[in-house]
Amino acid sequence: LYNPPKIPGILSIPGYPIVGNLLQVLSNPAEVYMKWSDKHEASLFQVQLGAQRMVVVNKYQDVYNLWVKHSFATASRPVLYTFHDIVSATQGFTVGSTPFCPSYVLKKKTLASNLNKKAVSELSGVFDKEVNYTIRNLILDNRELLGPPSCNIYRNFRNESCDIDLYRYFQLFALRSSVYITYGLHLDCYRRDGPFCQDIIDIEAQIMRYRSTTSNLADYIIPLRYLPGVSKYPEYIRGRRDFYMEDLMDSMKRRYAREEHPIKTNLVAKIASKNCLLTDLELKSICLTMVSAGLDNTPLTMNYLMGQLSHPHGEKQQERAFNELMRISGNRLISAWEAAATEQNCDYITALVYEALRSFSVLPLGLPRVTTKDITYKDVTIPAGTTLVMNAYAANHDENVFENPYQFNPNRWLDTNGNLLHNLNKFHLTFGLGTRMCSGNHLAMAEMYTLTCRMILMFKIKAPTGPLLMVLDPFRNNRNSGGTSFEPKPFKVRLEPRVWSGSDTLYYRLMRQ
Ligand code: HEM
Repeated sequence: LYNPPKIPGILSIPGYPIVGNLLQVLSNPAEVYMKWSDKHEASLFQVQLGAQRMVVVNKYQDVYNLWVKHSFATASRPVLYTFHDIVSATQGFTVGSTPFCPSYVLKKKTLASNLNKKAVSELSGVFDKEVNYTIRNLILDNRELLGPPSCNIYRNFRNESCDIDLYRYFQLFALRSSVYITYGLHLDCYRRDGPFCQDIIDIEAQIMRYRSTTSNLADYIIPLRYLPGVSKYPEYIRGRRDFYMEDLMDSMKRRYAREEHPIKTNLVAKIASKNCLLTDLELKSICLTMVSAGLDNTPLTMNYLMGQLSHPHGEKQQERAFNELMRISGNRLISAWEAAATEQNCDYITALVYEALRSFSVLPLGLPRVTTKDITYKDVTIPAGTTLVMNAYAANHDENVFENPYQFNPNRWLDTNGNLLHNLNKFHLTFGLGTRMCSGNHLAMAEMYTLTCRMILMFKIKAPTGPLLMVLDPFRNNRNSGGTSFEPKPFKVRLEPRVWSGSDTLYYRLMRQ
């Protein structure tokens, strides 16, 4: 029942004996922190979560100063009892959850060199195939989308049964893409490998919850760890994860053994051919990162963007996006479709994705850091070993930086000529900042860019006929308010095949693949 000492000079939010503020932040902690920040007019404050003390940073400029100007002093991650000691005991920590150490540096360098802008641009063939596969299966699954767009008989048909929940398609897209990039394996997500894929998605979602900085009570109240059965469920989850991670690696090895001249362009083969100094556990950790890191965040953000576009303001934004894509491709639908995978040259689409990332802030509290040395900031000293929490949602909605922050407005990323602005001081914080910023940001951007372009080229995204329109406020729409990421309550959209010169040809080409 350790009572961590207060950090002098930083506002401390009043709490309760032993648990501190833990019970106050069990639901939507980012929102609670934001309210405390407003109430006390303080960007920085400290909270006590059981045996842990944390400093929460809410305003954009303070996040920027601490995460960028003190980037080396904020380069580590906390070690959590449930996530690190139990769930990660066999496959190792993901790169993003490894505390700063030589092994982290080696893993990060390996991953970063394979996911930098140039490396990602070489994966355009993967995005092309994977997005086509996703949209094809979306059409096959939903009979009202079947048939060439110009002859579609359902276009004006209003029936709740035609409303579609897109989330599962985006999850399978993210999973299939990362498994292919990592192991060179194509999962048959909609048929043979369906249950296997669903298992990975479900287990990784559970594991993501163990990274929450508030909801795993045994992380903070140490005596709870000794209650019988506390570690049972996390251990069970770990066993299920071990199974599919080993199965993926074995399948890759079996394929190589079978083929006479296997094409070895996948990540594991590339790493092996470079004779890196990685241990087996470090290689496992990289594979795990690849499978798990984008599995929630990319599909959740895509899903949110589709939900935004299905609202009345989104219709205008879609039309502008479609017109821009056609303008850039000389009014040729098929060229626009192809360019969506090879070049990110439509600034309006990029702005839509940036705005979805900012407005939604899928990881509202980012991923926590631990300071590796004392930091003196605004006359106070944050001691080494302190957990720092970036309130990414609050900073992404800081009105000193983003005008009308609660409005979904892609134009904020564009100049008056419609070109992207490049002002890093005003960039969204959804990928984090500094030394431990997201290593998969180029990959995630490329995936979301291609997917957004092609969804808009193929369909008009409309409000559902039934009641399940997406609730715009992510806190009100949060199904798991104690989780690490926003998990929206299910919502639906209505997809109307878009009729344009060349749309039938495009449809047939896509369905024949
Ligand atoms: C929309 C999609 C994504 C979002 C919003 C996102 C967000 C984040 C955030 C907030 C962090 C912590 C950054 C910090 O502490 O400053 C992070 C770390 C990381 N992400 Fe992502 N991520 C996304 C997709 C991906 C993908 C597809 C990968 C692919 C492998 C990936 C790999 C990583 C890695 C390796 C780290 C750890 C970096 C480190 O600790 O050095 N992420 N991500």
